[in-house]
Amino acid sequence: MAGAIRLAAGVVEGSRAALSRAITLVESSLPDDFARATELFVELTRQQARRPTAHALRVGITGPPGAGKSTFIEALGRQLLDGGKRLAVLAVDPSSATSGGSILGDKTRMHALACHPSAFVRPSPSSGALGGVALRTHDAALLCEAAGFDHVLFETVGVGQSEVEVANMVDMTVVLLPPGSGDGLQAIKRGLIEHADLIVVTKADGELRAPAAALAREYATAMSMLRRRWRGWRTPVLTCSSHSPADVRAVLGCVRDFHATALRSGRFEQNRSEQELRLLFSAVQGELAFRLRTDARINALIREQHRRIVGGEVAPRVAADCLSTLFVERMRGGQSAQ
Ligand SMILES: Nc1nc2c(ncn2[C@@H]2O[C@H](COP(=O)(O)OP(=O)(O)OP(=O)(O)O)[C@@H](O)[C@H]2O)c(=O)[nH]1
Repeated sequence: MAGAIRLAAGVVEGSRAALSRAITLVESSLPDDFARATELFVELTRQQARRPTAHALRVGITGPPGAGKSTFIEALGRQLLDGGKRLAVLAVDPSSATSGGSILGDKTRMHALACHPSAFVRPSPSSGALGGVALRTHDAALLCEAAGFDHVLFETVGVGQSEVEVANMVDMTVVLLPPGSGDGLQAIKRGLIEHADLIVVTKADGELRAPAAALAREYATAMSMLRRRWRGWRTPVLTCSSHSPADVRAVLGCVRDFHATALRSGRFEQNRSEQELRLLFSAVQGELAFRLRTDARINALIREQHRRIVGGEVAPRVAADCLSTLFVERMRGGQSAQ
């Protein structure tokens, strides 16, 4: 527990080394670290109660490979930092569990951000952490907030499930789309923009300026025909060159506008509350599954039922029902004994 107290104090004081260690802890796949991470959050809550921290704005930045995400995050990040904000960038890569890849890990991009004293850039976690991508990323965001970062950006490659996962843990989703890929409104077909609160057509400079504007017009027309994201917000479509400070400022203005509108309408709190409920359910499922797998007595019961299934004495669904009922009854018994 002494370790958790020290680490929590380091995070709350804004030590980047402590923050890095804490994030490594929540990403760890070792059962002991899982318990230590839980202790850390108990301690963080205790320490923060004395010094409450404001919620950071969590923004997901997604888009197909090569859309210009890192370049854009670096440009946007610089403007936030110039405005006196503190910024954390977390890479989320659900695919890393299967590919072993890391979307920021091997990149030297975002160099200016990584070196800035008010910024914190974290590559995607290694695969195999307990608790799933959603929980560990949410934990990492909470740690960044506890460390005083008021903006947390999540970078993810929009190639399937990842952007949905990210949309489920952020306040705002920004989808970046490159011009000139010749595939028109592909992003709509691929469901990429379903969760978009803002669409940005990137690389709007030089010879790509005109195709970027044309693609933005197509998306603007398409978006005007789609249902509003929520009452009070229709997803805007902007063009942006990350090399143009004015373009990046316009995107930042739109992010601020979204934030203010969401706060005013109550949508911000409602969205967070729904996310936390979903997260709680999936975290409990994950933890129960882990305990089932690792508890010797429960394992013995499962093996006994397995033997009966193999011996043809019982069907799997009947055995599962029997075990589940037993666990629930034991849990109830445990409750009444307390
Ligand atoms: N002309 C122009 N090129 C850009 C702009 N933004 C990014 N690029 C270029 O587009 C290429 C891809 O940019 P990245 O920022 O690496 O894109 P990404 O989406 O992070 O790429 P992945 O990590 O592979 O998914 C690089 O060669 C950038 O230099 C821009 O605003 N204008």
